[in-house]
Amino acid sequence: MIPSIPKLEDYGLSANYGFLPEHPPLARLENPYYAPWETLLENLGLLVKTQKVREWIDALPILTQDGLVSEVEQRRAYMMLGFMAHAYIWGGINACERLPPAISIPFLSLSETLQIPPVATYSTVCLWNYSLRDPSKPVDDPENLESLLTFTGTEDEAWFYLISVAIEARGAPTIPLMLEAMRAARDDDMQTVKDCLNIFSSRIEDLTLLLKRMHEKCRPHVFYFGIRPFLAGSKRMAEAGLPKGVFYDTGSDDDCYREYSGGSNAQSSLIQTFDIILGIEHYPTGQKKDPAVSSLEGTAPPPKHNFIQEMRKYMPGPHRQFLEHLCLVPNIRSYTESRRDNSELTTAYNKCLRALEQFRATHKTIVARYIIVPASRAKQATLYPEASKTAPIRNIAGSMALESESPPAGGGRGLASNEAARNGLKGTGGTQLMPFLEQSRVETLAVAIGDGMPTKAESSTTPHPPSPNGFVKTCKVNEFEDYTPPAVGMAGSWEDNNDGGGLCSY
Ligand code: HEM
Ligand SMILES: N[C@@H](CC(=O)c1ccccc1NC=O)C(=O)O
Repeated sequence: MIPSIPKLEDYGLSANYGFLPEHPPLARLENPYYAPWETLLENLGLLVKTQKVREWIDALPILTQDGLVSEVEQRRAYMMLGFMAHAYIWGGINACERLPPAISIPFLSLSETLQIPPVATYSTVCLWNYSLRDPSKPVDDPENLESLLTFTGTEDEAWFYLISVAIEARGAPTIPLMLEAMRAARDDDMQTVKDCLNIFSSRIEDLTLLLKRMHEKCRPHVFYFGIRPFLAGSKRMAEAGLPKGVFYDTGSDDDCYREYSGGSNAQSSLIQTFDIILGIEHYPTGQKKDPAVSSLEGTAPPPKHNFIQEMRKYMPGPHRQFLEHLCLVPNIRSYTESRRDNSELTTAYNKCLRALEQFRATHKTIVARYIIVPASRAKQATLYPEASKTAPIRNIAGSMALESESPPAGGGRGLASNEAARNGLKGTGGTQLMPFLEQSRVETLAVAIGDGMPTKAESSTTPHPPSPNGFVKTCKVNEFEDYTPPAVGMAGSWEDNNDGGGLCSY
């Protein structure tokens, strides 16, 4: 029997907001029992900057989740604990490998309740961490959003998270749209499939436009030295100071070191939904699809245990289960393949692949600018300190490089430390980032059908209907064709955003 198409409501998903909650997240736990957490978090930026955060957390009472009466409150508590945990681990000169019982006890139990690991995930910093400036205005406008919590209190950090929130909101209507396409494919209603694909490709182009707005309010050196170190996890983080991971101290004999990946947008269910619907397959980095092992025609490929699949473990349980269900349904690629003689259909399908590939190419350019360039500058400054034009500021944990564009003295901490950079730049998820991202981009085009692949120039689109959450725009991705990062000094040439893993090889 062909598996049913998943219903959004069975997985707590919203037709308008997708993986974002139906209503903006709770901004505060009103029960006074949780006041010690709320008070600490109101002052998080200052506590981190003055290196007092561990002291304050050590003085917290041990609270349990028993006073949380709804899932909305549980999510708020989970994200508060994620911020406190990472501020505790990374908020000093050196990483701290033990989390005290006041964090570990409620964090471990909430993680079980919400079926999501006890670490700062994409849900912590993005999905469950925003409010609307004007509730009557749309969620897909980052100017209308605010982050509830940040480590640094900077606009850069909020903007970094809010671009993702806006992307989730603007991408959300494509989920019911493409479920409809899957239904139409089942009925061999080709016109509907084509119509859906045409809207889908222009929507993906909208997301690329939003991604390109990252630079408006998030400065690369602030991100790399000031924000990113707090997002790191405990897996493969030996060079950053956590050789065994993190010890979650609950006072029990069963306590142990645990290793988790840090927050990453790879934990966003939205982009993974796109991959599944379009039949895009990801393989472990450095590995290509084995032609001898062909996946069953018409069904999703067997799990390849690439980092992208691994990241599903870091999604809220119902979101992960939605993806698992979606994988069982015949995807749009298998339908297009079965009707490959229809060039309108293959063109519409390939256009979606091109749009998603362009999204990933833009993303690579951003990663080069926000990670590779600052890392390279820090390394240069350490090797040739006298050649550095401006005097580097002191390496004050938590406020590093927020005031100066110069790398902090001695590089930075944690993920921004020279030690970490020397052993190969890693994503907060622990990936060897550029080869991984390049492969992911290439895999997006690899499933194209026939020779109808539009060139980059042909892939810009015409106006499309307004979204239910307010965004009306004529999209033309290529109007940003000259989108290149600003001058980067000693970092070499970044103009070609498709230049692959070579960026990493210094
Ligand atoms: C300054 C901004 C950003 C930086 C520096 C950045 C960096 C990275 C890095 C290093 C990875 C590799 C995985 C890891 O180890 O974590 C990654 C993966 C990923 N990022 Fe970003 N990212 C940024 C913004 C975004 C935004 C706004 C999105 C919006 C959707 C996004 C989407 C993704 C996706 C989907 C992946 C998984 C790989 C893929 O599917 O191709 N990133 N990112
Ligand atoms: N993987 C990225 C971090 C990252 O993209 C991220 C981390 C936590 C929450 C959201 C993220 N992405 C964009 O908003 C890095 O290595 O810097």
